[in-house]
Amino acid sequence: MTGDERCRLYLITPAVLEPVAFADRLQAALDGGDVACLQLRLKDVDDDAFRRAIERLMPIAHAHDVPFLVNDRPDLAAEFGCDGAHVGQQDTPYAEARRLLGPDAIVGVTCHDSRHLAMEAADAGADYVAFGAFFHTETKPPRFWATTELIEAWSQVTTVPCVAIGGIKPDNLGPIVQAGADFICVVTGVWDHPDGPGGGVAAYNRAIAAALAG
Ligand SMILES: Cc1ncc(COP(=O)(O)OP(=O)(O)O)c(N)n1
Ligand SMILES: Cc1ncsc1CCOP(=O)(O)O
Ligand SMILES: [Mg+2]
Repeated sequence: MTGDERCRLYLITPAVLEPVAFADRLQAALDGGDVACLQLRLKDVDDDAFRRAIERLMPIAHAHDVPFLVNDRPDLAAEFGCDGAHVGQQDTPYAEARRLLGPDAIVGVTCHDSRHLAMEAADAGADYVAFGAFFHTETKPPRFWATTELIEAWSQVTTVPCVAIGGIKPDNLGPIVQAGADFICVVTGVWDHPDGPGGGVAAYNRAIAAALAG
């Protein structure tokens, strides 16, 4: 997750899943094309369910050479030797996540619409900062709205990669990619894609490539 490759797809799981059944969908998604990173984002589940999901899904990500991050739970990510964690402003603080995971892990931080939060996270050592939401989304009703101007300004002043999230679809990602986003982060656009998750990943990759070429 270096952000060296101009712009890549960052995939987040649905918030509710049954790991055994979902494994086939994940396999299909990752067979569909390039995915820079997978984040396990479960909500309203107990620790055992989180553990079962990590055990079942992380090997599939690794078989595709895709780093596996855990949302909200750097403690569980450390317990299972995951590649890293994503933390929000109301979650485990970045410094504690880093302490739990060690210097080599990937730790990303939600920064909403704020260059100030992003500067703080980057100065503290975050591997990426995440801006959003860009568009309406039912996945997490937005409280903040990020802009392509923020992405552009961020890309001009720092080399710390930035992730764009929130309502991003193949047909609206062009300006975000062209503004300099390093990663396009997606939940429903892949899992609810009419051609299945593999078709969804392929569609995002085509759209990113077209935006970079345009
Ligand atoms: C890559 C990425 N960006 C933002 C988020 C949102 O994190 P947070 O604000 O903590 O909200 P929840 O996802 O925990 O509901 C994310 N998970 N990943
Ligand atoms: C987790 C999260 N954080 C900000 S928007 C969002 C949801 C993104 O999901 P989708 O790609 O389905 O809009
Ligand atoms: Mg969170």
